[in-house]
Amino acid sequence: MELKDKNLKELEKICQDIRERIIDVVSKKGGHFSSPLGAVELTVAMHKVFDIKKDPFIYDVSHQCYPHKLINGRWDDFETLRQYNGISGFTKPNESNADFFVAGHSSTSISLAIGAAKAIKLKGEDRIPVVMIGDGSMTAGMVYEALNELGDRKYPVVIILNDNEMSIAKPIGSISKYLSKILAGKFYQNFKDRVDRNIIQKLPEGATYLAKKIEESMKLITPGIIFEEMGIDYIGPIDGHNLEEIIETLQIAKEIKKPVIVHARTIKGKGYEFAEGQHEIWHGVSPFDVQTGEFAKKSSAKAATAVYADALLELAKKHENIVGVTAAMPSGTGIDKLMKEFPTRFWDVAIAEQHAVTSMAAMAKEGFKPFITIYSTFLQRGYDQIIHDVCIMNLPVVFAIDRAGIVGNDGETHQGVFDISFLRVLPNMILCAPRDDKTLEYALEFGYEAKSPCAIRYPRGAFAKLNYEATKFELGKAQLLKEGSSKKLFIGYGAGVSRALQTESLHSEDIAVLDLRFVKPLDEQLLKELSLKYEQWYIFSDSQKQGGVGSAILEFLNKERICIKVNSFEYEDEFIGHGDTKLVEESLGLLPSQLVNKIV
Ligand SMILES: Cc1ncc(C[n+]2csc(CCOP(=O)(O)OP(=O)(O)O)c2C)c(N)n1
Ligand SMILES: CC(=O)[C@@H](O)[C@H](O)COP(=O)(O)O
Ligand SMILES: [Mg+2]
Repeated sequence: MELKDKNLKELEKICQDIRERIIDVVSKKGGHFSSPLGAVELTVAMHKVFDIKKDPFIYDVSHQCYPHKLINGRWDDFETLRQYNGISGFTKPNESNADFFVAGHSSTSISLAIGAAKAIKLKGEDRIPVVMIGDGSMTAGMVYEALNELGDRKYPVVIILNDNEMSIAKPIGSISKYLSKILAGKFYQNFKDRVDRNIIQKLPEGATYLAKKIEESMKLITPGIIFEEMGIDYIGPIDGHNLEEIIETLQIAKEIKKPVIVHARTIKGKGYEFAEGQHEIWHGVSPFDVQTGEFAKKSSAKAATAVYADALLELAKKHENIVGVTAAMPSGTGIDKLMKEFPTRFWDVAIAEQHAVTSMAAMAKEGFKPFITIYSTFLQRGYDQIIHDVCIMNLPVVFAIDRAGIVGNDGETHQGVFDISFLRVLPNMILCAPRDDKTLEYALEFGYEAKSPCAIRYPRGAFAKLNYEATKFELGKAQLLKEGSSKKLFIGYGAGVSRALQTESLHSEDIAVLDLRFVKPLDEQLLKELSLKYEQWYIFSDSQKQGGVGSAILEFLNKERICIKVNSFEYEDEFIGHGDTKLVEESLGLLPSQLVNKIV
């Protein structure tokens, strides 16, 4: 869709069409909802002012990129949003040249823009990176690392700060309070009545045309704003739903040829009444009825997250030294429940996984028992902190790793597949996983008592219901669920246990099933005994094959010089795409009905 030659009226109509399309498709397919709705005018204005054919358009997290996709060739394909084999919910260069980078984790955009700006300068090209970043994403450290360089080196980069005063939940921290103060201030309300003539002195020489335009439209560049102190021009706040105002401001920002932040106030969910404002539930949605705003009935099975939160709550009532954090995912991790019950012991620290890990390490040093609850994919951000601040100190923190395994429609940026591989190599780390609700409770009890860092992983959604008696966790002890008359042994880890059991039930032979429970330390004694009876082992775990559960077993067998044939049904050496979890697993040949044919 070419927007350059469209007039304001036409652009406003395009905004309306985009909104309708988002509401229509997301209400049927689910997806991110209130963020893209709030970014429609900003995105259309970006396309009017900048040149998508040459300028890098960089969306932070990129969950707000649906208007961009609709403008750039995916109007029809939008029906397939986040579906298996359909278009991604995030920007993806192999889907379109208009998508500069893959994104899904927050706060990478300004670094990307600086890298692009350096490349543009070295190549001597006339292009300018433009960023859209939300207020919630302004809390992460990466942003300040990037601004630190940008303010000093002054690459021409335009940063649109899309401020809806919301992260997924209410935003946390002083930066967020500061931004809200600017938005709420007199300055914003009186925007149309004030002119700051300082701006004219700030403009590059000969920019008289620009100065005139600025005076006309009464845009302001304000001194005293934190970004200005850092060496980055600041324009705003502007109304992020007023197309005319945004276009004029972006034009100015583009001409300045310096780093500039355009602070736009937006309403999350704009254009769909039920979602407008600060409503967490409309951030990411399952299908819903457009007329009533009611969501389709969800499965009644209790999600592992909820089992975790309830169990941790009970544990926290018993033990006053339990504390915990979430990094901007209070409802996603269930920590909101604990924050409510124990507001002085559980914290949302905003998008700040690195800080979450290190600050809790210090609490452990002080004798507290931190439960650091982070999705597997976002824990990747805190890796150095896990090594440097937790494992070297051998501090007894618990990493409660939610969304382990395939997460479904978010796809490759969010799959929780690497945690075992990246944690297993760390000295002092204990790794265990429950197979169902009851064992999750026991795993938490174990984690509480553990004297070293302990990672407990559990999946998105609900565990399968299993009819095997749950026993308490003991360090490095596996549980043999059933003996078998064949020479085969199935070894399950976490949610892999139910997959092993289902596969066994479909197989003609009577096969032994082991719930490994600990991938570190392994139950070496039991594994040795089992090697005498069973000579073909099969590994079931929702994790990367390289460095995963099968690797741990093979390392052990090799160390003991035990000769066993091992097949691992973990994930191969490739990134796993998006779609309904079952369809994705089917595409990987990992459904029990498929696995049974691989057991020969
Ligand atoms: C490193 C990282 N941690 C957590 C998340 C989860 N997450 C996705 S969007 C989001 C909120 C972002 O807020 P903001 O940037 O203001 O965008 P909005 O949704 O308000 O448009 C969070 C916490 C993430 N994507 N990346
Ligand atoms: C964009 C992002 O990172 C989050 O919105 C994420 O999609 C949430 O995932 P869950 O739906 O599993 O909580
Ligand atoms: Mg926001």
